[in-house]
Amino acid sequence: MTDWSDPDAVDLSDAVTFDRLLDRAETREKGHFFEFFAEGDELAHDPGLRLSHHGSEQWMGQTLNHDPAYWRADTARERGFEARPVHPDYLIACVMGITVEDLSEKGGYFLGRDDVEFHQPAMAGTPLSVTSTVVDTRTSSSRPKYGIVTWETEGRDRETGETLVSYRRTNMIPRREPAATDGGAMGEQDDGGPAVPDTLLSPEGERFEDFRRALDTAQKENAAVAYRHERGRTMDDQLVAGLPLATLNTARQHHNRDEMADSPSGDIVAYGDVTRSIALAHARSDEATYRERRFADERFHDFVTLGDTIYGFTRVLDCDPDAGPEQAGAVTFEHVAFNQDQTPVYSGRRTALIQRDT
Ligand SMILES: C/C(=C\C(=O)SCCNC(=O)CCNC(=O)[C@H](O)C(C)(C)COP(=O)(O)OP(=O)(O)OC[C@H]1O[C@@H](n2cnc3c(N)ncnc32)[C@H](O)[C@@H]1OP(=O)(O)O)C(=O)O
Repeated sequence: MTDWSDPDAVDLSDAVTFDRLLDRAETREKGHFFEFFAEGDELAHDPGLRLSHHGSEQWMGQTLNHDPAYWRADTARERGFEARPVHPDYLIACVMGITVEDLSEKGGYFLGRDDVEFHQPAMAGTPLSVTSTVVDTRTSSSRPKYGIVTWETEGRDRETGETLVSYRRTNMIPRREPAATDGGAMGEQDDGGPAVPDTLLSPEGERFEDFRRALDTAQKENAAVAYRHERGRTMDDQLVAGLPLATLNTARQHHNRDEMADSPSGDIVAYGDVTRSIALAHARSDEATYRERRFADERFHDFVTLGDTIYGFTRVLDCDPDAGPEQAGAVTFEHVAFNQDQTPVYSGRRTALIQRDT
C-alpha cells in the first residue's frame, strides 16, 4: 500500500496530479453562511488591531481627508482635543474591518448602517476590542441565495473598556441552501418622476452661520440648500484592496479578483467605508468641520469597482445653534457619493459640529 504521508508519494509540482488532488480536497472554509446567525447571538471579534497615526494618515491621504486637527497636534488642541486623535472614518473602518472575518467574509454585500455614534475621540496606540450582537435575520425576498442580517456593533478601547464608536449594520449574506421565495415584487413606477426643488442654493462660506443663512433663505424661496463638490477620486488598487486590508477586512470582494470575476460586479469592489470616506472628504473640504457627531440611514446603493470615480453631493437638512459648544453649531447633512455616470452609490445623513464665525 502507498504511504501517502511519504513526501515523495505524490509529485505536487505536476500540474495534472495537482489538479486531481485539488478536485478531491475539502476546502477549509472561512466566514459564516446566513444560517449560522440567530437573533441574540453575541460575537467577540479577536483580531489584534491597534489604531495608529500611520494607518490614519494613510487612510486620510488616500481619501482626501485633509482636516488639520487629525494631522497636527496644535490644531487638535485648538479644536478641544486632548491630543491628536485618529480620524473617525479610519476608526469606524477599523472597527468594521475587524468584524468581517466573523460576520461577512462569506461574501454578500454591505447594504447599510444606522445609529452611528462617536462616543469619544480615539487615540493612536489604542488596541481595539469589538463585539457584535445579532439583532435581526430575515430571508431576502428578491434574492433566494441570500439572507439579510443586522448586527449591533461596539468598538471599545481594549485597555479601558470605553466605547469609542457604535452602530447598527445590515449585510446581505449568502445562504448555504437557497430559500424558496416569490422572487420579490416590482414597485410601482411613477411616470412623472419625483418632485425636485426648482432652485438649489449653496452656502456662501463654510461656517455654521453660512449654512444657517442659506437654510433660512431657502425656506423663504421654496428652494433647497444642496450642492456638488468639485473633486473626484478614481478608485485604484490602493483604495479598493489596500485600505480595507490595512483594517484587517478580509472580505473577498475587495482583494480576490479571481473569485469576483464570476460575481455580479465582475471584479473586486470598493469597501463601502472607503467610498463613503471619499464623498465625505469632498463635503468636508467645503465646510469648517469642528467635530463628527453621528450618522444615520447610511446605504450602499451600487457597486464601486476599479476605475470608477467618486464624486460628492450634499444637501443641508438642519442647523441647530444650541447643540454644540460655544465655538460650533450642529448641522445635519445628507451626503451622496456618486460615480462618473452620476449613479448614486452611497447616501447617508450626517450630523457634524461646524465652526462658528470667529
Ligand atoms: C464591508 C463589507 C463589504 C463591503 O463593503 S461591500 C461594498 C459596499 N456595498 C456594496 O457595494 C453594495 C452595493 N449595493 C448593491 O450593489 C445593491 O444594493 C445590491 C446589494 C446588489 C442589491 O440591489 P437591489 O436592487 O436588489 O437592492 P434592493 O434595494 O432591492 O435591496 C435588496 C434587499 O436588501 C434589502 N436592503 C437594502 N438595503 C437595506 C438596508 N440598508 N437595510 C436593510 N435591508 C436593506 C432590501 O429591503 C431588499 O430586501 P428583499 O427582501 O426585497 O430582498 C462587509 O463585508 O461587510
